[in-house]
Amino acid sequence: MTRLEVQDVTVRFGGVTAVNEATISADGGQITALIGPNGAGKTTLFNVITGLQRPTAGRVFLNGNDITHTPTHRRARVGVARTFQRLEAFGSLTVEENVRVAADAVRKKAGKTVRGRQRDSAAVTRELIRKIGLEPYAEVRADAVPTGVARLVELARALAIDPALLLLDEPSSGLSEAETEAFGELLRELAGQGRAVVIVEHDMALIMRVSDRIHVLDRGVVIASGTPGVVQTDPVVRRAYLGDGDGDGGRDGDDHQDFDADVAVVKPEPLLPANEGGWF
Ligand SMILES: Nc1ncnc2c1ncn2[C@@H]1O[C@H](COP(=O)(O)OP(=O)(O)OP(=O)(O)O)[C@@H](O)[C@H]1O
Repeated sequence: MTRLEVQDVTVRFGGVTAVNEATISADGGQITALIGPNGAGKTTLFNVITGLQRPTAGRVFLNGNDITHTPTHRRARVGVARTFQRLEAFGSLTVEENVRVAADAVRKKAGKTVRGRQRDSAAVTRELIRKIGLEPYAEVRADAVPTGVARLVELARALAIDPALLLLDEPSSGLSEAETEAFGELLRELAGQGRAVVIVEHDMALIMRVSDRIHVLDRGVVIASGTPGVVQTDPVVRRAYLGDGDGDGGRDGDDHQDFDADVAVVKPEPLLPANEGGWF
């Protein structure tokens, strides 16, 4: 069954339509990317999925259950975890304590920690610290680690609730090339465990390498959905990133940079354009 379904979601902020009738989905066992130029509505859509933003219209389903009006903390309990573009870890706690707090939070019921679960969360914390490669930083305060490491702390905190749906907002920013490579492997492993991993990311080389499926947002509208090979060669998508070919260039130089990242183009499948008429 489709793990996440976002159906016809619109978000308006006064006169600004940040997301416009967007429909996307994500399956367990797969990495799904949400890409688009700056201001396309990616973070707003993440906020709708996690419950931080109420949609003006549309619905969100997790495992077929309508969670559109489910509060954020309850979505976490049913397996939705997320990292943020800005770092959220508690600076005065160590890396290990940060992960432990997250592990404890989901293992507490009605304010009480069950003894067995307490041991659980210590073991879960140790395992995550090891798995994510944070052992050298376990005793270091979170505000004293490099940005790339802090992003991995965020990831470990998100994983502490053993999420069925993991949403990652710009997780590779601050990582070196080698770290990004390793991070891609880790993402594949996390998806391989059956999770649905949804990633917003500007590093197009990483996206093209690890994603099973990509949804492209532009000005709030999903303009294309498909495999990396299909999306990368789609003319509507290329216009959104690179400009309309009349010499005025793309709207965003950073997004533009990596878009032609060398990828093995996979078997073509029919493109599923969400706006048949085209937006440009
Ligand atoms: N709380 C808000 N109030 C008003 N406008 C908002 C609000 N949040 C987002 N917007 C607007 O909605 C649009 C989409 O923003 P959003 O941050 O979702 O885009 P994004 O694709 O995540 O961009 P980026 O890649 O730069 O992070 C932008 O025009 C933004 O200015």
